[in-house]
Amino acid sequence: MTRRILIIEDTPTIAKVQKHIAVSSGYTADIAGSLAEAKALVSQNQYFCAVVDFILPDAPNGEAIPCTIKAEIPTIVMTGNLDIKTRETVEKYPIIDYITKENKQAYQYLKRQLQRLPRNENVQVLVVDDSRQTRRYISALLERHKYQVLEAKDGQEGLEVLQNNPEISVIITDNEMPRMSGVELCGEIRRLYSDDDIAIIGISGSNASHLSARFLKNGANDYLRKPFNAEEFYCRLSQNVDMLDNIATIRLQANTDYLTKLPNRRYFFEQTTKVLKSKALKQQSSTLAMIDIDHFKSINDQYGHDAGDDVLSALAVCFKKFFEHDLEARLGGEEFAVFFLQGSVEENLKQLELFRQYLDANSASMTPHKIHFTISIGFVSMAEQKVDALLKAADVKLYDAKEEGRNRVVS
Ligand SMILES: Nc1nc2c(ncn2[C@@H]2O[C@H](COP(=O)(O)OP(=O)(O)OP(=O)(O)O)[C@@H](O)[C@H]2O)c(=O)[nH]1
Repeated sequence: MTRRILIIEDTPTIAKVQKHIAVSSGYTADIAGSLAEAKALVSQNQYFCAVVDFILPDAPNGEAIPCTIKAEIPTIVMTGNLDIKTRETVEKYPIIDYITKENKQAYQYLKRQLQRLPRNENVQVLVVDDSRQTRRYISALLERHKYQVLEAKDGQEGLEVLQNNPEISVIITDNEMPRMSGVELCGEIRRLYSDDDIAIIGISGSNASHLSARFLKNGANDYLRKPFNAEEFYCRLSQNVDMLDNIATIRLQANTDYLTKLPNRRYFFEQTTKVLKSKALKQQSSTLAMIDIDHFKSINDQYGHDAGDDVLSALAVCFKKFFEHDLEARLGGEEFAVFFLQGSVEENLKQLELFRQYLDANSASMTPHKIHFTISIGFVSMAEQKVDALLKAADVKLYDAKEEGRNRVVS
């Protein structure tokens, strides 16, 4: 879905830069050079957000801001003025942010804000406070930035909401609450969840100077004293969500094969080891297949290494389709594995046979060089607690499949 942004700016060069920033961040952009043009566009279109210049020929004192605010369009104000009067006028409105056009940094900041808004739609934030009024205030601030918001009235309820909503990634918690305080809640969350997955921001109206340290020592990532300034709140929140994002990106890169984007060997071993542990407790057997492209060396030799890469990527796409509920990985080179998470042994074998047949019949249409390729598969199902042992056993079957003529499943 492309998101539409309204840029209200009378200086064409600035409007052009803003449009470039918006388009490179995935938006489609409309430009209005005046308040009158903006009103016409707002009446005709739905906008995801707007960037509004404070001074326009027909709106010299920020009069364009209520135009987008009234239409419930999340609004970022850009202004060349740094004076207090401008700031006070801007702060009267529930805007997303205001940015002063001081230097190049301002446009980089705008870009970050435009990239954050669509991302925020997928970020769940839990607000824990016993005051309904404060909860509503914080939730309204969050909703303005398009976060998904959940609420709880004390630490105990906060934990329950967290357990029922595992996607929550940020918790904003008051300290002084009945049943369980914010500091106690922090400690409990950190016992259960790593700070790579959940960020906690503590808030309190207390004057006790040691409270920020107590929050931080109990696992909070940040602390705010009430009453807080909305601008500071947003800055701290964004920094914490950005940090979680960066950690998730690094984690994904560490677990993903760069060429095929399939999970890599490291991730496969980590995940299967976890599953094998729980299977051992239930005395269940495990089912695994090793898959290898036939005569891959001659594909490289005949068409070149890049064409070989195309084959690997095309095969990976099929893996994702055929084994979306299982654990698949590129172990290295032209070797892949599937650890089955569901289905009976017969169903797993049938699925592999369908996969093999599908590739034999369709592989020639999958790459630019129209290379026909096939795969051999070694399959095992056994009570085994170590993934290496399962892979070794499947590799023996794979060797048999190659010996028996390739393009087959051997179990
Ligand atoms: N294009 C490309 N080739 C790779 C990559 N990784 C490994 N290879 C090549 O994969 C080939 C594997 O060849 P072999 O192990 O001899 O196996 P094969 O030719 O597939 O023969 P069989 O497995 O016996 O059917 C080697 O030529 C490697 O250079 C890669 O990331 N990209």
